[in-house]
Amino acid sequence: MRMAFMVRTSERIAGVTVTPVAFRDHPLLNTVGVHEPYALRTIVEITTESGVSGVGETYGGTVHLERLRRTADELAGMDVWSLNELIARTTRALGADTTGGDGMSGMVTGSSTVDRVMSPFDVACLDIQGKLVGRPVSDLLGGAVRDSVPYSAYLFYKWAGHPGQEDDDWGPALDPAGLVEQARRMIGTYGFTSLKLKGGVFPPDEEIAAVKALRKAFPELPLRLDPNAAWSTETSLHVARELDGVLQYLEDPTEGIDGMAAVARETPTPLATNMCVVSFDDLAPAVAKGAVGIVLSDHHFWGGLRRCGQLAAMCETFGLGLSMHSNSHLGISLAAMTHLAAATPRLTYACDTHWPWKRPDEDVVDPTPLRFAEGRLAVPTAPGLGVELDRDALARLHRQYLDCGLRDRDDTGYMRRFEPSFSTKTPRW
Ligand SMILES: O=C([O-])C(=O)C[C@H](O)[C@@H](O)C(=O)[O-]
Ligand SMILES: [Mg+2]
Repeated sequence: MRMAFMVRTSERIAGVTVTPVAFRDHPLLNTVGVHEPYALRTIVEITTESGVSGVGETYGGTVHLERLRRTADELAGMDVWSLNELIARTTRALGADTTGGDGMSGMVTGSSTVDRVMSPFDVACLDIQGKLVGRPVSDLLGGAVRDSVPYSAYLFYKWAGHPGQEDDDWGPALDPAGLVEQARRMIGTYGFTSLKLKGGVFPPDEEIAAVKALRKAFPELPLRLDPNAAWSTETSLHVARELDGVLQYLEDPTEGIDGMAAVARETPTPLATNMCVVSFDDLAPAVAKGAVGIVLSDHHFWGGLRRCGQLAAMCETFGLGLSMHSNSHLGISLAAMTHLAAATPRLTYACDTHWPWKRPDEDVVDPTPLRFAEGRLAVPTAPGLGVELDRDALARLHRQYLDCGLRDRDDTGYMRRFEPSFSTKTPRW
């Protein structure tokens, strides 16, 4: 019997639009300062010659935006099925321009520029591929191994509101009681079953007290603390000792692979990172030195969804755990993160997400498919990412970008407007 195979013709890129947007953010504190009133993102939309379109989302700083535009020009005519070519075209577009512009306020500085720039295009091509074959992106990544993805509550110390503005509806969280209240609201709204506290804001003993208060209030929930490398080796070990048996993992207590290795040698608490292992080049030295137990992947700086699959394979090879990092983001990123997490067997920790800090009425997609239940997000099953670009909303958030005046994330500069002597020396404690 003869079998008939249908050979699919190529699907070439006809156009790419790159649109910077801004959405309102809360005054969330971290070790380098405080979030400004708006978070910046860039939305890319790829359209093929046959009129199918797909979307991706990434950082919004000026250097990155200019690189995205340059790369977008280079993509005309590329087949959306040729993702290996995306690396070559991005590399060509960037030329020697490969340093700086990470857009993360100095907290993740060593990631690969090519990986960061190609990521939203990789996501948009996968969105198109999924639409073409009528399958969700998770299927293109090997198939979902879970129907829903667990996320953790991302707790922040915060001011009551942006200075000069009314208090926001979250109110202040500047002590253990405030954080417990914040956690209660997040759990009440989303059902999260693990908690992460962004630390590095107050002296370590205050943050230890906060974690202990969270442990007392939520005895069953895994807890994580992330000071973004604000501590010396000694301080990190002091915190690890005080919280021995309390933390699921301690995230980036101190700076660099050598610093993390020095801490890891002396504590049984697992160490996680999204700061000292941020690119493929970091893996070999981190493994050789035993610096980390868990890598927090992030498709925005690891080169997109397929490259994160490669990272997962390496973590498996070297016995490292895998979790997921998040910055402030919109619904396209949440959908992409969810497909990736669903299709990554090794990703067994609840993922980070800033989602609760975004106002529900601000997004570039209809967030209906992105509903949390019991701290989990059901993996979208519609073709592609499963979210559709709302062009009116995109125009509104682009207008907000033009009007807000912010062009680069600057948590430190914003903090210094209110505390001129604010210092970012490392280690801070
Ligand atoms: O896990 C992390 O290190 C982060 O999420 C970094 C972010 O930049 C976070 O600290 C923030 O937005 O303030
Ligand atoms: Mg972190």
